[in-house]
Amino acid sequence: MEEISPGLENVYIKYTELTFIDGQKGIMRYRGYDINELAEKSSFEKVSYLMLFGKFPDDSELKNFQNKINSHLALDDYLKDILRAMPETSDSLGILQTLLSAKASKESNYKYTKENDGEKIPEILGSVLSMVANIYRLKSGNNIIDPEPGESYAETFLKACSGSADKNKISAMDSALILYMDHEIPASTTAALVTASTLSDMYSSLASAIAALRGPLHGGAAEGAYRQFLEIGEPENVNAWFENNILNGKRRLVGFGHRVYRTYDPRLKTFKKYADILSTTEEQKKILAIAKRLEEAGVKAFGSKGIYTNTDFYAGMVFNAIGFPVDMFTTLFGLSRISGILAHITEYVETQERLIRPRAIYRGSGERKYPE
Ligand SMILES: CC(=O)SCCNC(=O)CCNC(=O)[C@H](O)C(C)(C)COP(=O)(O)OP(=O)(O)OC[C@H]1O[C@@H](n2cnc3c(N)ncnc32)[C@H](O)[C@@H]1OP(=O)(O)O
Ligand SMILES: O=C([O-])CC(=O)C(=O)O
Repeated sequence: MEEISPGLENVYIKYTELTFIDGQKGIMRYRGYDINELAEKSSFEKVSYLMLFGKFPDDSELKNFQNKINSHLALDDYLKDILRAMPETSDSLGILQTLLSAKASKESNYKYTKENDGEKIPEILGSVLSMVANIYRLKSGNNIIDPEPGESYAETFLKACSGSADKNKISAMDSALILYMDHEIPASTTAALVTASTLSDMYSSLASAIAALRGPLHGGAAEGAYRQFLEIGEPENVNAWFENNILNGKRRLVGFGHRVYRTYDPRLKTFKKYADILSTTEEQKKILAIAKRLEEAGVKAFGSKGIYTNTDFYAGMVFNAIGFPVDMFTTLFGLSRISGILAHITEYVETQERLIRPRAIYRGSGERKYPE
């Protein structure tokens, strides 16, 4: 008898040389390199290059890659017009999806080839940096600008957002960009692959991915986890809140549980480190104390079921300490994830180029006569 796999659980649709995950042991590597070591020692550009082209760039390859990205920081005028036309209440991820779709509208007949991808990928990385920085600027009441290239992608981005950024914040941003860059094929990357498998263009594939990232079960969880801490309000409220809302209520603990991990998400280590370093105001220290107590309660209650803290539990605190409001968290996740998604698209199209088209088992009525 045919069977379905709800949620495509344990269904494999591609081979990959990009990201390795051992969900039992809590190990995650990009092309064989440990994720936390990359976050500590490398940069977004170097790791993006590694993911996209299979090796770390040498100095001249890196410069060339950065120059190509930087040559696409100026937003097209029609994108600036769209940005200005968006209602004030639009959420930042929705605006990013809209801008990606607008770019897609000019991409007819995109052909996936190494040469095309080699030009298109830096273009996308430059454009998306500018889109996200300008979304932030617009939402904080500032004018739209063409970002100036800095020393690194993270620095260019933070300076474009708010004019300046200290070394700790740039370093935290760079690490966050690396940690969130790829995670094999979660819902968002799968959505991008479905679109790319029809040989649609890269911007359309990215718009599909961003749409799937939005939900609270996936990319929206960093925002959900942070709002949960705000709702709890004080560290001493944690246990009662947990009992009422999670143990005896119907809610899920946001920032906990994962389709693949049965232990702690390995990315937590670095996010937790930055949450500790960057939480300096009384409010930030209070949120951190709430998070730590809540994590303890969650692990005590759910650890035996293999449900542990995931990366989104502490990521929001880091984004907030860098200077971003809650509404930007999923969009920052999106910015980080672009190069991972592009690497998967390129890998998929190069090695398989097979239309993704699953089946559904029909269980409806037999043949019926149209009512006269
Ligand atoms: C970057 C990322 O996308 S990481 C994920 C971010 N998402 C979240 O943090 C949202 C909260 N977490 C969840 O909802 C889930 O853990 C998911 C969606 C991430 C993964 O879920 P799935 O693999 O589909 O697990 P599933 O839903 O089958 O859950 C298995 C069991 O664990 C329970 N469970 C899973 N996560 C949680 C949670 N966060 N809180 C409470 N219970 C949970 C489920 O209720 C279910 O219990 P049951 O068997 O008694 O019904
Ligand atoms: O792998 C997943 O399902 C979700 C996740 O952690 C990610 O996309 O970073």
